[in-house]
Amino acid sequence: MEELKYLSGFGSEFLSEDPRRPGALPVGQNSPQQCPYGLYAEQLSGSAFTAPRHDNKRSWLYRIRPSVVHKPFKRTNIAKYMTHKWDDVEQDPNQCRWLPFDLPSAEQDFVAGLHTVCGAGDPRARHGIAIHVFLCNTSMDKSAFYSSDGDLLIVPQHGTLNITTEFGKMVVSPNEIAVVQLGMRFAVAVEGPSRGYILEVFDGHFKLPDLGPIGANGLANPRDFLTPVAHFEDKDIPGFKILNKYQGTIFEAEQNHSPFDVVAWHGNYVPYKYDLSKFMVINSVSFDHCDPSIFTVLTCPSTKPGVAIADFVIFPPRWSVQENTFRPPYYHRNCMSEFMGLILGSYEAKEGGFLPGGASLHSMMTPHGPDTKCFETASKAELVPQKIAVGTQAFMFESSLSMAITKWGLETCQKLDAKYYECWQELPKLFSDKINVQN
Ligand SMILES: O=C(O)Cc1cc(O)ccc1O
Ligand SMILES: [Fe+2]
Repeated sequence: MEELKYLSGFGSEFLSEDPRRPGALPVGQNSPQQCPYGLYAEQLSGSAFTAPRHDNKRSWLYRIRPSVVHKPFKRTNIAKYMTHKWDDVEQDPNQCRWLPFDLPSAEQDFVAGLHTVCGAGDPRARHGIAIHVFLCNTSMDKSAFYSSDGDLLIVPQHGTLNITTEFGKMVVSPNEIAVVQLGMRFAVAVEGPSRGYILEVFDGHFKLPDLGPIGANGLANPRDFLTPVAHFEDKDIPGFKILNKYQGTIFEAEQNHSPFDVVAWHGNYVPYKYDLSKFMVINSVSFDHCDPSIFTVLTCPSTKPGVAIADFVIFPPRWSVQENTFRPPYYHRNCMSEFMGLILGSYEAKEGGFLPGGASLHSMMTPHGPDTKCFETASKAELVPQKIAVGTQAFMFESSLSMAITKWGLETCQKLDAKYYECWQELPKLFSDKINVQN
């Protein structure tokens, strides 16, 4: 397969022309009376026209036909487990853990394979999130998808995704992520059974976290974000379907041509991918366990300073060197909701039960932390420098919203582990009248 080219940078102003039509980008203006090669100019706005300059996002696409050339949208039943109905089942605050979600046995593509696990809020109010898993085994055929509800942060766990977008193509494998922002059309081709997680945010776009005293470099570095280069297909395809997730339902509209007909584009509103192994890890080199915010790859901020609608956090391979410290995650209760997934290997706080392709949810203020075995081992371990999480990648979608689990997540998927709570029940009472109990 051809090696794809990408543009490197985060939030940059990019420009890209398919080399088969040099000069396709108008020079010095966006809307000439006639565009080169008879192309149509179309602006894709990802922010209000009047958003302040540092938040203003838009791209100009020069395409064979404008996107408006389609028949009316009709409601569909595609993706019958994709939902924003948060009140379908009664909620409770229990710790939840799901065994790996089943790959489909019948043919299912990426859109049909969207299953919502949990979420909160409402795309109409442009406030909230939805967490989906995708479970598929066939490529999208004669169809393209876009969400009018939110930006999609896609985390493949099993199988490589070949994503064709209006901006060009990207290949995204497990331990990489892709972000396809509000309104961007894309199609997913798979190479076999494929599974992964999606964080959809209704409020706004993902940003790199501020680095504060860390300085100018570190965590996810801007140059490691890769955006596709322009690539067009000039194809008449009768019955091509544009699938639109709109207010939580999937609509379809027919058109007779490929929407991947953008010959050139420029702008700062683009899809991108990122290889999680490029993350520069910062941590304590003296004592104590840092909060996991040090592992934030991307954040979708709320309007409250420092509070995220959702953070995407990873737990990468790293050295653990803290002295006189209980090194695994601490026991805690959090005013944020923590949804976790596992891409590869195992997670230090729970070596058993939390498996690749599965998930956990620790809801707002619900206590959680290391299981009994982890506590017993780590509270007695010799504190030599240790490379931890080798060959693993756990991640967390952490949200300031209190989430509801869907009926599919609670019942239909049949993956909820009713015995999860048992992993903490054997934690011993160690209280004593001696000050040093354990050694
Ligand atoms: O609950 C979890 O496993 C995630 C997590 C990890 C960590 O190192 C500290 C806090 C936290 O919520
Ligand atoms: Fe936690």
